[in-house]
Amino acid sequence: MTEKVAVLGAGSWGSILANLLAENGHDVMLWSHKEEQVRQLNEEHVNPRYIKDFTYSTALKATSDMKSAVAGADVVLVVVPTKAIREVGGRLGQLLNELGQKSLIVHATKGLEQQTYKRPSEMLAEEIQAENRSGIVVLSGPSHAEDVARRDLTSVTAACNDVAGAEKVQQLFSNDYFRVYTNDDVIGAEFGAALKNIIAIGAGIINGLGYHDNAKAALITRGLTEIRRLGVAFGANPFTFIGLSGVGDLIVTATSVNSRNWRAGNQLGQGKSLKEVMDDMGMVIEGVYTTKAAYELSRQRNVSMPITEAIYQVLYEGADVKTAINGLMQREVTSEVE
Ligand SMILES: NC(=O)C1=CN([C@@H]2O[C@H](COP(=O)(O)OP(=O)(O)OC[C@H]3O[C@@H](n4cnc5c(N)ncnc54)[C@H](O)[C@@H]3O)[C@@H](O)[C@H]2O)C=CC1
Ligand SMILES: O=C(CO)COP(=O)(O)O
Repeated sequence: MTEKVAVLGAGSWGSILANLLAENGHDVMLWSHKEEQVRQLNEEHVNPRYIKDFTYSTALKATSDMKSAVAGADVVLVVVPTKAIREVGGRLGQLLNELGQKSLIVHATKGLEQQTYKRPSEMLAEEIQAENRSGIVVLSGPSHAEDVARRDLTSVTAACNDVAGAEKVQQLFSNDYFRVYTNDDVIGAEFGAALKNIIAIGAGIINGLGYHDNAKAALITRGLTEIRRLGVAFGANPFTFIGLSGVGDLIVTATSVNSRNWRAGNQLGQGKSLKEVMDDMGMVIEGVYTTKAAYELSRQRNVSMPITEAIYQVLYEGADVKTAINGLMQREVTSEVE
């Protein structure tokens, strides 16, 4: 069945998900706050700042008018960086209210809000009144936009408290190269998504310093332990962390040159400053912000996250990366299972 879908956010991921939905036969309107990007998408079917050498479907339409994108949409997919969720979600909430409309809200954002430590679905629930949303679904998993653009085989999770919402998203997105599973653990899906970016920065650092496979495997495995600990402290199902939105996303992000978080870490490991790395990337590096939120949260909740703490010290306290790694390796030895 053809659905009317609004996609808010036209960066790497929003534009490629919008393209996938258009190719799946849905009536898709992609909203961007940048006029030039809208022009390029509508007239030349390109989005060169984000996904190079890719031609978007001619069925995909873009607009800079959020109201016209959202009006009549059965589904609204929000794909902006975490720091823009309040602003975009707030405008969306107002518009849905003005339009007297109820839509299924989906988001694909991976992070935690600074200071409040809220997950994206919590922010959206606060910004959009209950009568204007039929559910909030998290779309997450190992899915670099670059791979989806070239139709590489991809599997992700649609997580929603209400299985009907997750199943609707499963139907909407699934095709022969993009397979969606459902899950009812929204907390686990969002913690997995946000926290893997911290470990991906760590994996990049290790690569940049010249360490090899053993070091990467150790970091990923012990990183997953930290992710699970914090998620479970907030009520997540521990099994979610061995699924696509947990270890799946951790593997892809912590091992791929497509990952902005991994690339940022790699450049830090090679000796660049955080400022240089962030200025050069031109796209969001969510893990930089999530490291701060997760570090503060782990202290507040008394959850042991030594890798996150070491990365926090490197990013925010100017610690030397090699000293931070030595500190991690020389901590008092402990049991693996706790
Ligand atoms: N790129 C990828 O492969 C994937 C990204 N994600 C997640 O999706 C989210 C978005 O990431 P990307 O698309 O990669 O980021 P990006 O940096 O490529 O693009 C972000 C987009 O959001 C727009 N934006 C920023 N602030 C805005 C605001 N206040 N109002 C309106 N638009 C605003 C930017 O103009 C840009 O178009 C992140 O949380 C990321 O972790 C999730 C899965 C895959
Ligand atoms: O979440 C992602 C892939 O699943 C994208 O990761 P990066 O933001 O590090 O590119």
